Parts: sequence; structure tokens; C-alpha cells
Amino acid sequence: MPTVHSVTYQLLRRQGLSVVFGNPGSNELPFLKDFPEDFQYVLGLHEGVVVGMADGYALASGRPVLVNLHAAAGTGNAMGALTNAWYSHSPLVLTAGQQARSMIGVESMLANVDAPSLPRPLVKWSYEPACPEDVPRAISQAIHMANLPAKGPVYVSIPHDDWGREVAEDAALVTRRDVDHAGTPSDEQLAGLAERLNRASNPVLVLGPEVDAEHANALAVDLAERLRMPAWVAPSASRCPFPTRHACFRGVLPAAISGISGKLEGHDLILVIGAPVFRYHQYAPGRYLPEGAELIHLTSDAQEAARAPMGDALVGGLYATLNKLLPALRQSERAMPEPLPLPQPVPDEPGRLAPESVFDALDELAPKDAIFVKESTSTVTAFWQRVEMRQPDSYFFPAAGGLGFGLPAAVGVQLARPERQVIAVIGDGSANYAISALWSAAQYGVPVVFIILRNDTYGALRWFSRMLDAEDAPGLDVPGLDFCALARGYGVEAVCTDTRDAFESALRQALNATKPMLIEVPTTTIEP
Ligand SMILES: Cc1ncc(Cn2c(C)c(CCOP(=O)(O)OP(=O)(O)O)sc2=O)c(N)n1
Ligand SMILES: [Ca+2]
Repeated sequence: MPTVHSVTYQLLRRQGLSVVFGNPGSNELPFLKDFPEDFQYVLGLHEGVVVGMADGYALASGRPVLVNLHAAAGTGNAMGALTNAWYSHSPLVLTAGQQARSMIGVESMLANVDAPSLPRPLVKWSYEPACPEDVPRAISQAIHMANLPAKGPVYVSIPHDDWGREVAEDAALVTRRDVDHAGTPSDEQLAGLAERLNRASNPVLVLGPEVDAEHANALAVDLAERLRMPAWVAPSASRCPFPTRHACFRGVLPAAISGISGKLEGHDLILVIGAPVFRYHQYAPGRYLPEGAELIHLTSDAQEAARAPMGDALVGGLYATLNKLLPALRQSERAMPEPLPLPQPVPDEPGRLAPESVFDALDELAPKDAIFVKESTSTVTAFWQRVEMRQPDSYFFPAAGGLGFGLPAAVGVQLARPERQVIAVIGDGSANYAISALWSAAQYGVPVVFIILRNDTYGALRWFSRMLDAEDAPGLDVPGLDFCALARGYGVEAVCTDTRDAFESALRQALNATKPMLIEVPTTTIEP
């Protein structure tokens, strides 16, 4: 007779969830027993690392990913990483082991009391099956909920005494389901959109992470060239949706209400694709829109469309919409925008490199199809100005700004995309939130190049402290950290370089290595 265990693994195999990111406890062992040969288990030493790795893997593969956490404590440890996965629409299928059914009510050790409430609101759906026989169907529902637009994490709590229970033959019907999404707007909706775009005298494009997630980057370029529009990246960018040396590229919009209006001044139509309107960050009140501007929002996320404070929105598949829209657009006679000027070199200081120098060296030496995982908050602007990114899946940044993403996500991205070199550029503050990801990189031989920018401070918070008139706030410096010793302690080869030549030499060595390597770089501080 089939069991919950056998049917669930049949389902996971059929849906392609054969890589399991986890950290186990006793509640999870009945699920992990008889672990199939064709499955891979990737252990993280903390659940924030587990979810960070899974997030990177899901973002880079575009596929649902299975996560296995330990009861309430493991779920709690994962919540910080889940803030990023929620906002990056990562299709994570989080499972958590629950105490035996008869011991939940007495709140015995490891009982996850009221389990489905624990991860909310950072999951699309959260459930604990009412009986063992429902577990395979619940996991099937979780996979499809995670993967249907708008994609996002889901959570299923499973009592450990369910796995061995026998189920009816029909339970395996879920292993033969295909569930997909169409999402193309109607001819009438597209005609209205095309008419407004063709009529605009000075339109501008604002592109978000979902353009990159749907690999619609080339369509966005066609759109910008067809209407001769400047193309901005939406604020708080977690992915790179447009080639950064293209003539239309204008950079990343500031994450401030007044700042965005200022940058878009003079445009009569703002077309936002694949981003919330907008992911503001610093509080800088002002007009939501410049004088005389209208806004149209294309998104696959109904919640994003509904919560925006202005503009019209159309919810649908982005690739499908752009593919159908382009033929309806006339070629504009406007002049193409002029390419942005390349930034000037910045001098280093004795014993410390300018972050700009590090990025200029990366731009020169990194493979043209490198994937950058970034988590150094004060150097974002300099990075986008100096490191060229050309193709989809070239850049990942924590979508909710929840630090502890970069190191584990880099491991997950590299596992998902072994054909491209992953380079993690991490601040010395951020690196500490999930430092044990280095152990997973070493254990599984994941050849990420980890670059730690050590400016001995929470650089972005220094800037915020000036903005918020709180310059006397305590706790803004992180001196005395030795990332080479930390890395070696987790099994990763490491070197510290404080000159441009030494950094370039170490970077060449790391790029040619077949195992992970960490380069610690003392840097000066810069304005975000
Ligand atoms: C989990 C978590 N904790 C704290 C913060 C607050 N925070 C912190 C602590 C920042 C400083 C990061 O410092 P860094 O060294 O990584 O990078 P920079 O020095 O380049 O800013 S930026 C920021 O928003 C956060 N975003 N996420
Ligand atoms: Ca720092």
C-alpha cells in the first residue's frame, strides 16, 4: 500500500523539487528517512541560511524549491529570510515538522502550537493537514500555490507520525497534475494600452524585478527602443531588468516619493512594469507624480496593483503582455537617449580601497555573464554605475532589505546556475547575519567568490543617522572583525587585500578556483 511518505516523494520528484534545503530536528526525521538517491539535501547550520540558500536557488532557477525546517524554533529563525522571499515572490515550499498529533494539544516539547499562524503574513498560504491522508494533497496545493502568480512562499506543518500512514491509491492522482497560468490581456485591453503609449509625447519606462524574473529583459529593450524612452530601474532594486550600458538606461530611481517625482519631471506618461508602485525607503514626502504625468502599471501581482496610491494598472503575465503589445506600437521618431557617461576612477587610500575601485576591477575582470549577489547597503549606487550587467539573472539583492540574504543566497544561486560564476559583494555588517553559509559553501564545494567590503561600520546607517538627525545613535560601528579567520573556521580559503593590485590578483585566483574563496577588502566609506 502507498504511504504518505512514498506518495509525497513521488509528487516532489514529478514536480521537480528534488533539492531539499533544510536543518533537521526529531520531528523531521520520519520525512527524511529512506531519502531517495536522486534527491539532494543541502544542510544550512541556521534556518536563516537554509531559507536564504533556497531563496537564491528559487530566484535563479525560477522553480519552486522545497525547504524543511524544524518546528516552531526553526520557523522562527527563518522569518528574517522570509521577509525577502515574500517580497521577491520566491516560490518556496516551506515544510516544518510537527510533534505527533496526539501530543500537540498538551503542548509537549517541539509542538508547533497554532503552526499555520506562525509564518503569516510572510506566506501566500499556510496549512496543517487535518488528517495524515491529506498530506500529499496539501503538499501538491502548496507547490501550485507557490508557483502560480503572484509567486511566493507557502508553509505546511506536518505531524511526524503522518509519514508512515497508508493512503488510498487515489492519493497518487496529485502526482499527475499539471497546473499552469495564461495571463494574456485581451485585444481590447492591449489596444487601449497601445493607444496611450503611441499618443504620449515624452514617455518613460520604469522596470522592476519581475521583468528579470520572467526573462522579459530583451522585450523591455525593444519597448524602450521602439518608443525611444529612457529606462529607469524601479527603486529598492532586487534584480537587474535592463542592460546597464544600454543608451536608454538611466540608473536606479531613488527610493523616495519626492526623489522619484523629481527624476521623472517632464514625462507625460510613466510606464511601470514588474515592480510595486513604489518600494519607497527613506521618508521624503512630496508629489507622488510630476505635474501633468499619468502612470500605467503592468504587474502579475494583484496586491501590488490594488495597493498603489496612483495610476492605472493591468494585471497579467509580463512576458505575454509585452510580446503582444510590441507589434501594436509605432516606431517613434524621437531621438534615442544619450548613453550615461562612464564614472571617473576614485583614488584609494593607504591600506583601504575605495569601493569604486573594487567595482571597477570587478567590471574589468569578472566574466561577462557573472551573477552578482549584492548586500553592501552603502555602495549600491556606485555598484550600478560601475559594474556592467548585460543579461537576465545577473543581480540579486535582498528584496525586503532583510540582511543575511547575500552569503546564503549566493550559495543557492550558484547551485542553481553552475554554468555562470557567482560573485557575492557583501558588507562587513551584513556578512554576520548568516555567516555560517560559508560552511555550506565549503561542504558542498560551491565555487562562489565572496568579497567582503570591510569599512568597519554600518555605512548605510551612518547616512540615515544624518538624514534622521540621529548622528549620536550608538551601535553603528562594527570594528575588529577578521573575516579571513571566520572564513577559514568554516572551511573557506580566504585572503585579505588592501591594494588594487593585490585585490585583482586574488580575484583572478578566485575566479579560476573550483571551490569557494573569500576576499576581505578594507574599504573607505561612501554615501549610498
Ligand atoms: C536583519 C537586519 N538587521 C538590521 C538591518 C538594518 N540595517 C543595517 C544594520 C545596515 C548596515 C549594513 O552594513 P554593511 O556593512 O553590510 O554595509 P554598508 O557598510 O555598505 O552599509 S543597513 C540596514 O537596513 C537590516 N536591514 N536587516
Ligand atoms: Ca560596512
